[in-house]
Amino acid sequence: MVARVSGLTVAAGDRRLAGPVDLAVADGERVGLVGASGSGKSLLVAALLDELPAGLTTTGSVQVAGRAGAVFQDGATALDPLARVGAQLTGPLRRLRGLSRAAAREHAAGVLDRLGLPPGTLRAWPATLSGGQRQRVALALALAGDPRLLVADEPTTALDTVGQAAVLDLLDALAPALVLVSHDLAVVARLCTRVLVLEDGVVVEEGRPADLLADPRHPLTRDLVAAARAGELA
Ligand SMILES: Nc1ncnc2c1ncn2[C@@H]1O[C@H](COP(=O)(O)OP(=O)(O)OP(=O)(O)O)[C@@H](O)[C@H]1O
Repeated sequence: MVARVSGLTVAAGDRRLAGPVDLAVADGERVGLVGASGSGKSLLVAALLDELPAGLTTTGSVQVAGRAGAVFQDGATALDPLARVGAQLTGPLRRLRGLSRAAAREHAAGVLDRLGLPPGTLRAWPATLSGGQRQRVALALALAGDPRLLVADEPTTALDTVGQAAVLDLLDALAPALVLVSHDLAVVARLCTRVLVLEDGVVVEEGRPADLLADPRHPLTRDLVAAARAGELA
């Protein structure tokens, strides 16, 4: 198991914000988390990354084997606007993998190539990249630490349809294990093998995407299926 969340609750003082939630992610698995705004998706992601905001209290346990890498909605937030892409990628490659400067640069060029970015990207400043390119660089950065788990929170929400499909395919190709968060069931259905539907911080339905799409049981899942189908028609 790459990650195991058991009986996790997150609270702000007396107010329960999320949970209790159980979640287990196996090696190679792609798990989707869907739910409306405020359903607790981001808190669960923060708990997996051990980055819950100070002041919140938790019960239960979160275990992640090895490192977890993260990709968020806006790749720009992960990038330093004042450093070229190459320097940002080689830093963690040298620090976390112990590579020499030259080896780190070669590795970074290889990763960018796999992400469909030209070698010149190493010398580029983040501001000169498109949203889709920045998201790919953010993915390269998340992978630099050789994570056992990749957590992607609305990674394609800011992209157009073509960009969305490309980034989702890359996540699927490169993530060792993946927790993919979206408000859009169609997005997680594209690559996840298992989907958890969250409402008010708890899992109200769980299943294979094809089953949820064909036979949603919970009213929220039905709404998400209707929204996914409407999106397909648009
Ligand atoms: N640091 C915090 N302090 C107090 N309440 C918080 C904090 N962070 C989140 N919340 C509350 O916890 C609940 C779950 O928030 P969370 O951000 O996890 O939802 P979400 O499903 O990710 O929503 P969205 O899709 O809008 O990002 C919300 O009611 C939110 O207002």
